[in-house]
Amino acid sequence: MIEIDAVTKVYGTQTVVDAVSMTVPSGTIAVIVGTSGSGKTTLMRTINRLVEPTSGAVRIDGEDNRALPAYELRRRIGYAIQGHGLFPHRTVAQNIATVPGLLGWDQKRIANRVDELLDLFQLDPAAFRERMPHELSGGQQQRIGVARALAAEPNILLMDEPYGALDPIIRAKAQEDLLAIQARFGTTIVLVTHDMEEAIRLGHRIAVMDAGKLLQYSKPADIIAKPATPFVKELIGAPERPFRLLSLVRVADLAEPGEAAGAPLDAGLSARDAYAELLWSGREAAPVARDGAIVGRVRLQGLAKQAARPS
Ligand SMILES: Nc1ncnc2c1ncn2[C@@H]1O[C@H](COP(=O)(O)OP(=O)(O)OP(=O)(O)O)[C@@H](O)[C@H]1O
Repeated sequence: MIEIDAVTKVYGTQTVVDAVSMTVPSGTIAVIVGTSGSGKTTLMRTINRLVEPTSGAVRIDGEDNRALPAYELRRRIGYAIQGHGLFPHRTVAQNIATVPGLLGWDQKRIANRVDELLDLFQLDPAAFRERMPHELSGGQQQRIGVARALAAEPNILLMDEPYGALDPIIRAKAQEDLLAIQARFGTTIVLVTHDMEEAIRLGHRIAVMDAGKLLQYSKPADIIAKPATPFVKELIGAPERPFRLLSLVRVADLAEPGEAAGAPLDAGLSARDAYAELLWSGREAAPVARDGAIVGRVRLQGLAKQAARPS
């Protein structure tokens, strides 16, 4: 658990983070969103002490994060940034091995961990281990950046606009991968983005910042349905609200008994994508399939109900 307790950061005369308090429960993803310059990165960096607060405190599992030397704290907290920050003159394996090496892991354990992470990110270890960063695509570099952040099995992972530079298809894949990794390892993740779509897709909770202040910190459904201020409402984009609600649920959650004609929709598809598919194919309903077997159907009407403002 990460507890940010009344954290303020002042640079000169500017209060960049203004008395922010929020708690990130263990094993959940908190996404910090807001306009440029609202203090998102500064706030996140107080967790691993790349920024020292002017006042307030950060506790990790109940312990003040100043109890450890900063370098030791940072080895325990994964950190992935936009542009991935890979060391250009080190191989993929050496990049991933950075923190395990600092922690004194033996060579065999490090080599096993490197291969395990490459496998996890669907990069063939034999083909990628010895490559240099410039021999990778942007999406591959990004995956290595996250693999490096996860190398020493941290309980906490901080991510600063990790997908900002990726094209929409690779970005969606990277987001799916992150959710799978988070579910597998139970990592507590804090992610900064300016993209509300990404926040809703990834966050168990969303923190909205403006001018250093935390305006709202709630579950995505509450941010959408009950924005705390006009600014939060604007950031969500009022016309997008029904579709954002749909993107929070999967077809599996809405499947009902019954039959329907045409190509089935996968149970893991978001309700938003299912809605688009039904509109596009001009159908009132579609079968729902899980692992190739039909498990029911989903109807346009049911999806529309899901998109309505919660009472
Ligand atoms: N080391 C520093 N010294 C002085 N001012 C700083 C420093 N770091 C950040 N700032 C200022 O603090 C404000 C918040 O910066 P921060 O990077 O936290 O915002 P952000 O919300 O992450 O923005 P972006 O989305 O553009 O990255 C900005 O006005 C920035 O210029």
